[in-house]
Amino acid sequence: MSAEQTVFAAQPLPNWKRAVLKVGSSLLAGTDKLPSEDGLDPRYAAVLARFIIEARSQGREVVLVSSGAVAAGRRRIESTNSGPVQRQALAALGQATLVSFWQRLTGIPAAQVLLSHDDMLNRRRYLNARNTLRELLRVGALPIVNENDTVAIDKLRLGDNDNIAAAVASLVDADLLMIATDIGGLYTAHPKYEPSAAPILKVDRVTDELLLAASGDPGELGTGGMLTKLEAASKASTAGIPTVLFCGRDADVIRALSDGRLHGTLLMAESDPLTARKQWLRHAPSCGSLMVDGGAAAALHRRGASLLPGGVVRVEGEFRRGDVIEVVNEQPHGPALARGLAQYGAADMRRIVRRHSNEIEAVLGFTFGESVIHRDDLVLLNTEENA
Ligand SMILES: Nc1ncnc2c1ncn2[C@@H]1O[C@H](COP(=O)(O)OP(=O)(O)O)[C@@H](O)[C@H]1O
Ligand SMILES: N[C@@H](CCC(=O)OP(=O)(O)O)C(=O)O
Repeated sequence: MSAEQTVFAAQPLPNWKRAVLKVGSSLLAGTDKLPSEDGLDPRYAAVLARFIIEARSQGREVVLVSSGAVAAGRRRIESTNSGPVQRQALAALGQATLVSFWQRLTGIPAAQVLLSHDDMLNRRRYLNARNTLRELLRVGALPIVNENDTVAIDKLRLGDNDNIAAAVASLVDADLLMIATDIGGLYTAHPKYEPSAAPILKVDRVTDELLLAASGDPGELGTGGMLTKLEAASKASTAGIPTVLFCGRDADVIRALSDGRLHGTLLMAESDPLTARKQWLRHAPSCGSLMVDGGAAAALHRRGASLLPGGVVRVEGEFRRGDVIEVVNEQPHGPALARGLAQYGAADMRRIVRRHSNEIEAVLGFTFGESVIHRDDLVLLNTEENA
């Protein structure tokens, strides 16, 4: 038996309610031996589609990150050259096919979402993507994310959906990142070249040593290999999200997932998502501040409440909805007592200061909710909890 065929022993799958499932080209690309009409092979995808349907029937939510557009595009047009621009064109040609392929297999209304890493770095685009994905989940659609290959291009390779999947997992506050690939999980070395390579069942932290073990070439059809999967797991871990790597070609492995058993590699999260988010809030640069009265300061401290406009006495700085801002007690005017995400931009915030929450809509003509900073987006500073 070769190293690649070693079975990954079962372990419990972390509990999850909302997962990002990433499916690589290695599972979808049709081969010459088994040509398919649209260039995509439904053999493995059908089992993954059943997993999605079953998860949803258990009240769980799945965001799918699917590669395979280049493979689908290749079937539609003769393209001999395989440089980056040709691959970008093939991805554009195959993307619609890829989405309808999944829609056909799952029977769930599929929504195409194309994202680039730049989108995640731009605060407004990030929030827009987050809102759209949340709304898609709310209405019961299946969001199908792929990298926007037309505009996103690395000098060396096209696309990296492993890292996109990690970014999406934190974007939608997922509690699990699932990466289905063509191999059982992570091995101590590239199993194709190293017969003694052994399965790694659990990773507490992605170390340089592990990255080295995973730096070998990808499979025939994939792009990033294990390296980008470990990079993705490391990012998810920082955001408080565990990652599982498993073989999407093994129907038994996928069925076991539905029963809460993992045959693959589990990469642990550094902390829970809430703690990770609060850490981020504490250190992100702030764009402005809200002066609050004693009553509001006490409510934040004692009751862990959201900040309402009635307790705000003054707005300082220029910021947009979604920016990080500080909360400062007006009396005594000391260091910031909390930080959080602004529900309203500075201009709107100035108009609702001292107003009751139920007046917001009348004053602004719209509302993003009763609070100016929601308690889930707020971290208290200088408390024992944060020491
Ligand atoms: N240490 C390792 N353990 C497991 N697989 C590895 C390792 N190093 C490199 N690989 C390669 O990574 C491949 C999976 O990545 P890739 O081909 O990009 O798949 P996908 O299309 O699913 O993203 C494996 O089939 C294997 O050839
Ligand atoms: N965006 C490209 C895939 C890029 C990619 O990350 O591929 P893979 O390593 O197979 O997940 C496509 O749809 O073909």
